[in-house]
Amino acid sequence: MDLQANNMIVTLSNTDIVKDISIKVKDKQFVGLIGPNGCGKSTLLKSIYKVIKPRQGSIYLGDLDVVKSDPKSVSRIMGVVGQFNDLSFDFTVQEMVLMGRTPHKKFMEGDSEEDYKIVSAALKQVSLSGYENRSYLTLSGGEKQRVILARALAQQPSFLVMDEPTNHLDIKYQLQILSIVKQMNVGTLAALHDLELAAEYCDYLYVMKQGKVISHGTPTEVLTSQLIGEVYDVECEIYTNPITGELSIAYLPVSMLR
Ligand SMILES: Nc1ncnc2c1ncn2[C@@H]1O[C@H](COP(=O)(O)OP(=O)(O)OP(=O)(O)O)[C@@H](O)[C@H]1O
Repeated sequence: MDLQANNMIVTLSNTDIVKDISIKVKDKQFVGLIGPNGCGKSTLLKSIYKVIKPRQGSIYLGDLDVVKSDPKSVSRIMGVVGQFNDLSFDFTVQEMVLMGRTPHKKFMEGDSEEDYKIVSAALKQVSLSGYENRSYLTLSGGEKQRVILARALAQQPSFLVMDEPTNHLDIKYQLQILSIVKQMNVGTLAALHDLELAAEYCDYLYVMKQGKVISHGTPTEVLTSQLIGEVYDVECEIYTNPITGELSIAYLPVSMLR
């Protein structure tokens, strides 16, 4: 399922945070959104998953008009892994993941055996089998993040939006989560901070700076030392890692630049 967002402007407290951005994610493509702190990545994603209403612009997921549709219709096809996952009330891990099934249910419909099977499989995928009865609020940041991904898996979405999904995760789970998402084989738009992971997992990248997209293309087209220098104000060299064959980045310490 394609996502097409056109001419998006998002205004918060009378300031344009997202300034006329258009983005396309083709069916089954993994697209990364990169850019420095505060450039507007989360704001753009929130307008796509309907937490913030854009001042201007259209968003289509397949034929569905996301801006005009009610949240339940959107949540039947769009899964979200947000940046902050804290709750005021406590739920068990199983209850949290079962919430992923809600968009598929009729009013007051209970949880079926099939729902419990889906939840159990999702928890297994994120290595949290046995955590069903644990209280969500007592989990570590990384465990919480994996529960949120399990909830998105249980939702069986056709499209996934993720805001820094590897936040709080150690390297094993960073790789695990990105691999699971890749295997889901659905269109994905993810804000990512780690540029090497973005290069490895993303098919296409959009680079944001100060509320605008300043470049887009495949990771090798986009991730040049010149662009990274311009966007993040750091010096670096790009090279091919001799072991993995992947694009790698050597950040040069300030002392080497004198
Ligand atoms: N409700 C608000 N009112 C005013 N400004 C806001 C509001 N919410 C966010 N902003 C500002 O909008 C800008 C973009 O924030 P956003 O969270 O979208 O950036 P980001 O690229 O996701 O950053 P990070 O990488 O740090 O998560 C920031 O300067 C932020 O302070």
